[in-house]
Amino acid sequence: MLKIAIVGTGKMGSLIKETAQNQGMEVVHCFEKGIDDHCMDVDVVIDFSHPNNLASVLNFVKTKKCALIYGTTGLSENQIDSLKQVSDEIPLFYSANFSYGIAVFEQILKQFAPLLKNDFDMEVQEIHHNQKQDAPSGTAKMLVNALDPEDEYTKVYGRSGFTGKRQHEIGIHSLRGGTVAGEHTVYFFGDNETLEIKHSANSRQIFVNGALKAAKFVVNQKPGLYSMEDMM
Ligand SMILES: NC(=O)C1=CN([C@@H]2O[C@H](COP(=O)(O)OP(=O)(O)OC[C@H]3O[C@@H](n4cnc5c(N)ncnc54)[C@H](OP(=O)(O)O)[C@@H]3O)[C@@H](O)[C@H]2O)C=CC1
Ligand SMILES: O=C(O)C1=N[C@H](C(=O)O)C[C@H](O)C1
Repeated sequence: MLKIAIVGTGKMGSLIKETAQNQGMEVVHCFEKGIDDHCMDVDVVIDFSHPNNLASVLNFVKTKKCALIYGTTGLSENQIDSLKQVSDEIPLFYSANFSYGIAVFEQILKQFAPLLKNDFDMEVQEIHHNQKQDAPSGTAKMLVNALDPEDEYTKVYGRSGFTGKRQHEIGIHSLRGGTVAGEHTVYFFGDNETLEIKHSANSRQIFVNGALKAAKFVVNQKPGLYSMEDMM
């Protein structure tokens, strides 16, 4: 039986706990803020909380040599670097969006944006509930990187190294209101024509299902950095 520890007891953390238990996983502990119990026996830590908890989570997974599913957004560049470094020591599964639809969206953009980027202006819009703490969303930054790997967000989200100093050229527009679970739209504005691709999350369950699938996947992997692409 997979033993998991959850960091974050909010909207995501509580749904992960409920779903994991329904799927027969053992939820060893749920931490509201950081991990302070180094005596736990755990296979995977799942963090959907706040960037302030990162240091204690990294300290824990390095000590225990257990896998980490990391979904918290709003990290600084230094925090992202230190998160990625831990993948030298443990299996790390990191994504700003654990839904299957956004994983496919990302692949569509990587394939088709090169056909559009010279003649079309590209803009990203994201809409989220009024409780969301960070803006722009982690997903919006990830989609910008898929549109243009040389955009400044590559430095943060790209898989390969960043060397250039280009200005950020793709606009990201953030709206906050009500209970929207997450909407991302990419617009391609051309001369007298507009193409748009949109993903709507109707429930947080899609992120939770993706994160738990990732937990089952990553626990059997060697140390390294894994993403939704590896699971498709
Ligand atoms: N990758 C993905 O697919 C997804 C990622 N997310 C991300 O997951 C994270 C959590 O989202 P959600 O569950 O909706 O958020 P909630 O606000 O519902 O829960 C956040 C959790 O983090 C804790 N927390 C809040 N502020 C701090 C702080 N300053 N220091 C330490 N802990 C803190 C909260 O504790 P308390 O309640 O006591 O403040 C709570 O346990 C966000 O970064 C969000 O963007 C969300 C959905 C999908
Ligand atoms: O905070 C949220 O709710 C979400 N956050 C993630 C993000 O910042 O991209 C993923 C999803 O859109 C929901």
